[in-house]
Amino acid sequence: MTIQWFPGHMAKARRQVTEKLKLIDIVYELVDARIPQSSRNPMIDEIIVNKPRIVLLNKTDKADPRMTEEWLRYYREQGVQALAIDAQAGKGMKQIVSLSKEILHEKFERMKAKGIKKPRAIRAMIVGIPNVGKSTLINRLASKKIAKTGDRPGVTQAQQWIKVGSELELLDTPGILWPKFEDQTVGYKLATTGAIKDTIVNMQDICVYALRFLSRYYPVNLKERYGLEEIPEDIVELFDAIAKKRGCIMSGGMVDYDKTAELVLREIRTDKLGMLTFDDPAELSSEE
Ligand SMILES: Nc1nc2c(ncn2[C@@H]2O[C@H](COP(=O)(O)OP(=O)(O)OP(=O)(O)O)[C@@H](O)[C@H]2O)c(=O)[nH]1
Repeated sequence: MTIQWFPGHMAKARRQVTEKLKLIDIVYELVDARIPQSSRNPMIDEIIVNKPRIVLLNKTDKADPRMTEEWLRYYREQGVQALAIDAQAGKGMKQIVSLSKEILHEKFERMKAKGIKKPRAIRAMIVGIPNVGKSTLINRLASKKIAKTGDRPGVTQAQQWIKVGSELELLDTPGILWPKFEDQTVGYKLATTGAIKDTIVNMQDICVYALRFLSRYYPVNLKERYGLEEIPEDIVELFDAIAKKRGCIMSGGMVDYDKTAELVLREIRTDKLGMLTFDDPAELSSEE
């Protein structure tokens, strides 16, 4: 599956998630901690109705810790339940179970009051855009390898309940939702972090976006990585400076912009420029 959504695909994805909602008590909305807003489905509030939800900021090992704190504060202020996790390393797994129990405590107490002596386990499902770490989280919570994972977007395929201890059951098929494509900046952020396949985006355009962003918000990381004394304001000059430092020069001495873009994006995705976050909760109020 490539990350290319057409109205028909979106309607189908929505229908599938809506169907599964009937089976569960709580939704785990998985987002990428580097782009918590851009990696959300734009219609999530309309799709997940009348179900408690926890926003899980995943891949926190790759995100700017200061910004992750800002995001958690933002969610708290909005009255949204949120946790910072690292599904790959298994960090934050216990909190997911304990917060779910806390949120569903009243519902399960009501079940007990109705005479159900031994209430069933909490039933949960994971939803999120492609490549956000849904399968990795399922495997972590299950503490054994079940779902297929991959470093390419679009690996999740095939429904069963997976036991997470005695108190939680997870649907083995996550709900795949679409990101907000029509917004160009969102597209750039998704591409920068590797959520969109490189074959469907222009690497140079993405890199221009990423370098401008880093120049503004993470200048020290940029200078240190590429040995720059100053960051040229002109984006072509910046490309040239990085290309020269890294030998991305074609025969004849011309700068190889494709190779430079590829190198910079690969280094951003593999954390060579440090822990970076591209969405800022402070910008949300001005966008809305
Ligand atoms: N660094 C880091 N990588 C992670 C984390 N969680 C998942 N990944 C990686 O992200 C990539 C995508 O993970 P998957 O679990 O396949 O993502 P998915 O959401 O199931 O993807 P689809 O099948 O495309 O819907 C894999 O390379 C994982 O190893 C995390 O917390 N930290």
